[in-house]
Amino acid sequence: MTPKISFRDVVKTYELKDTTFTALDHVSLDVADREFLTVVGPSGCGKSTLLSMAAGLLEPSAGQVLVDDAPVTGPGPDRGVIFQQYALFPWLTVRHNVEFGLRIASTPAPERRERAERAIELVGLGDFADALPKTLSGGMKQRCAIARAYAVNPQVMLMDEPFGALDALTRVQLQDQLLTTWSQEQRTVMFITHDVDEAVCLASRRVVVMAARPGRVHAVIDVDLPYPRTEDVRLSPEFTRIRNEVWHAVYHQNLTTTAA
Ligand SMILES: Nc1ncnc2c1ncn2[C@@H]1O[C@H](COP(=O)(O)OP(=O)(O)OP(=O)(O)O)[C@@H](O)[C@H]1O
Repeated sequence: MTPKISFRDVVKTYELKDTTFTALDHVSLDVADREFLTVVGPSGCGKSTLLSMAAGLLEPSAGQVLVDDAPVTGPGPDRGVIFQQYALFPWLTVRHNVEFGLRIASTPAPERRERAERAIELVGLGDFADALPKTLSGGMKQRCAIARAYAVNPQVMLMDEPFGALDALTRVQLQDQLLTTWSQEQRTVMFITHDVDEAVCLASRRVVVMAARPGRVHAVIDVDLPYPRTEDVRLSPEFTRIRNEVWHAVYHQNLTTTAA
């Protein structure tokens, strides 16, 4: 089956003052249709660079990034992008922030309202649709940013540390909600995080562990955990086993490389 997203031998270099810096070094990776793929790795290993290429915000220096077998040439409504920063318009209400992407896509007003309403309900912000961002907590702002991406109904969600700035409890709540939505809508998700537990809990089949200097895929670790990913699953011996494997691959990269 054709992968939804395909990174083929991708290289990204930056020309610095007197040297060429390799941010990504021959990365090949396929994300299957409807997969929820998580990516972890140390700071600077190129996670955001990889995601930005799938989003069409950055071009590879060599190699190819394909979505549905077609080279990515720029951003598109088939791919929703969510960053750690909420990036909401402070002067617009939740509803108008969520409708914004649909306005740009010239979606007719009644459909726009209906889709925004649905996305807002989906992320649990129904009671705050007319609130301004400054009156919302960090978690609620991030829910709003997620609703805005959902409203456009992209087939692919590209999420770069979306819960990174949130407290542990809000983070777990948003993880649960994201998994529920994913199970209902079955989008393809590529999700970057620094948090090993988050990576394991959210991954449908695999966690990709990257290494730095140069940025590359270090290990791909299989995840075969049942749904729903309840507290029992998060506390199960199998979860702990996978978590330890990912942890080891992230934090003892030199040892695992030597051992391999
Ligand atoms: N415009 C640029 N010019 C030069 N180097 C860059 C540029 N953008 C990114 N880099 C370098 O490329 C490498 C990968 O950056 P990237 O942001 O993708 O890493 P990351 O894994 O997402 O890091 P973090 O987890 O800290 O967000 C880093 O070493 C970074 O300094």
